[in-house]
Amino acid sequence: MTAIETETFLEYILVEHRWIIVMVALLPISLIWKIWSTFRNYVVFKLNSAPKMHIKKVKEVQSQVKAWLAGDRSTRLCTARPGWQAMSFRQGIYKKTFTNIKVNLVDVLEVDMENMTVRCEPLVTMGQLSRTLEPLGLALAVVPELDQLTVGGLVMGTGVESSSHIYGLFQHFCLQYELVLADGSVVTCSKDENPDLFYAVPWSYGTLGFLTSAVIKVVPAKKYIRLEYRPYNKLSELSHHFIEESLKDKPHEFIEALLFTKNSGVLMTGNMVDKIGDDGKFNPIGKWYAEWFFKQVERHLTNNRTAVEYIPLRDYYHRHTRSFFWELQDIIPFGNHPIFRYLLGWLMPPEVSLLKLTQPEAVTKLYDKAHVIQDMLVPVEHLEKAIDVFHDEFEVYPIWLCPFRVFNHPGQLKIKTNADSQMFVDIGVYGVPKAKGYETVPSTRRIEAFVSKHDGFQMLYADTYTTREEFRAMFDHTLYDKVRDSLPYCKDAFPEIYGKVNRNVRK
Ligand SMILES: Cc1cc2nc3c(=O)[nH]c(=O)nc-3n(C[C@H](O)[C@H](O)[C@H](O)COP(=O)(O)OP(=O)(O)OC[C@H]3O[C@@H](n4cnc5c(N)ncnc54)[C@H](O)[C@@H]3O)c2cc1C
Ligand SMILES: NC(=O)C1=CN([C@@H]2O[C@H](COP(=O)(O)OP(=O)(O)OC[C@H]3O[C@@H](n4cnc5c(N)ncnc54)[C@H](OP(=O)(O)O)[C@@H]3O)[C@@H](O)[C@H]2O)C=CC1
Ligand SMILES: CC(C)=CCC[C@@H](C)[C@H]1CC[C@@]2(C)C3=C(CC[C@]12C)[C@@]1(C)CC[C@H](O)C(C)(C)[C@@H]1CC3
Repeated sequence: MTAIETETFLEYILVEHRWIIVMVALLPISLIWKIWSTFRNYVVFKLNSAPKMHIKKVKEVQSQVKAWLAGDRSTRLCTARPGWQAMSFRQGIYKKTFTNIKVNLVDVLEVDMENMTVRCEPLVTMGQLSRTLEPLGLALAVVPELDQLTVGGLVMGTGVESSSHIYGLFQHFCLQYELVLADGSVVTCSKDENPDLFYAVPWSYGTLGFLTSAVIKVVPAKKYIRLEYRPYNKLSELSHHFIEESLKDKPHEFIEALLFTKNSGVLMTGNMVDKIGDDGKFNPIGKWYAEWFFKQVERHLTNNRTAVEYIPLRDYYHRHTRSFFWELQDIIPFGNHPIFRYLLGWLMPPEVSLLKLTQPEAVTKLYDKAHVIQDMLVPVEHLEKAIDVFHDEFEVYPIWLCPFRVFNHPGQLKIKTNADSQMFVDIGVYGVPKAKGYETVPSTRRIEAFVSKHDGFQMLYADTYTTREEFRAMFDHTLYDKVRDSLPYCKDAFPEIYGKVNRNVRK
């Protein structure tokens, strides 16, 4: 074999049979990595961690910003967290050219049982937080499902889950932020103190300052979720019941739906309970041998009857983690086979950071060309129409549907109504498009235009192909521009949001 033939063969294996690499190399390395990172995290945690040290650690962030201020300011600033560690889909090339500010703040600072709040540093992960809160009988009002998501990323970006129809997005149950600004000062903001800054921070993607802590609302938690599965074979019916459940005065605590074809899907409604009732079976979906959750949901569609299950709380919160929704089936096609699950299920899922770190160029190109990862947020009344358009442009199933409330607050997410809030639906499309004539950029641009026209928004952890003007029409920049104008050195230190999330910058 010549060198070129070997390279082509390797590329073929990497692209067509990624599972071989994942099985032979990544899963064992993931295991070693998990052991190592648990140890490393423990050491880093012990060295860096002490809630009392918070002020000192914030001063370290300040001194890095002040050092930049004292220099020629020819570069801009971003956090030093490498792209491969982050959950955002693309690695921003700006990490290589901007001055990287280390924000090594990893602690849960305080749980206030009286005011039902928790104060966290930005690198606290959802896994760490749910583990801290569970023994206290508490949970975040909304728990974004992937463990590695951080408070910093969710505040500066956004977070949504199946209780968001009650509590809203991550920004809506954060009560206070502490930030280091471009002039090196520390400020706190809330709805009563520096309100302009407070409302401009969410969706600002680190372009106003560095978050050093956030006060977040918590709610009482119970041991199990009683989950009811309701299958439908007509989109109009599913859509009708989904909207009806979301808009109820006293809705279920959790609402989510999975569409398996354009006309069939399962609506799931859940509530926290302390005891397992006798109207359904106990299903610990988090066990290593358990079938992937979306496959279990699909079976309720095949059975075509309503069913009830009792699921341990943490298993429910992480129900989509073990299969990365349904993304893992493209990487390990037999990952849900019973033999695999019983023998090796405990190794799953492979570490996202390792997958990202070892992703060959050929796979990146394949994902660019023939894979959709998008969450589009549209007012819930347009659900049926949106599914029609998504079907024509992408034809990717399953589709994730999750209702969420947007409160009428100032900021980038401006709703076009005078009411207190408006109900939206997150339409999550992850997979290989089967629609005829699919082409990544034109098809996604048509979807973006549909979303904009219907007063919706695009989640920005994935790619946006909008122009700057279209982006500014989707996200209201009035308050954001005002805040950037008023903060000293802000425009020198940080690009605009578009400059960070736009496809060409985030290559
Ligand atoms: C710098 C740093 C230092 C840290 N130091 C510490 C420390 O010293 N002590 C500490 O306690 N934490 C620490 N943490 C937090 C901790 O390492 C992370 O929270 C951890 O990576 C994830 O915790 P986990 O609860 O998901 O772990 P696990 O429960 O072991 O989860 C492992 C995997 O299984 C999945 N999973 C878990 N439960 C379920 C379920 N029920 N159903 C389906 N899937 C499930 C998860 O998604 C995850 O992929 C630190 C974090 C950082 C960033
Ligand atoms: N269920 C859900 O809601 C899900 C949400 N997501 C998305 O994933 C992203 C979160 O992933 P995660 O890995 O936690 O975050 P990332 O590291 O991807 O960070 C996301 C953005 O937040 C900025 N940021 C993070 N921490 C700070 C800080 N302390 N100060 C200033 N800016 C900061 C980053 O800036 P910089 O570029 O400078 O590093 C970056 O622009 C969010 O965009 C979220 O919407 C993904 C999956 C599911
Ligand atoms: C709002 C909600 C619920 C969003 C869910 C988004 C998930 C489906 C996304 C977040 C991270 C994500 C982009 C990821 C991937 C799939 C889709 C994920 C899991 C994968 C695993 C696809 C395969 C890729 O080679 C690679 C490993 C880089 C990524 C990693 C991140």
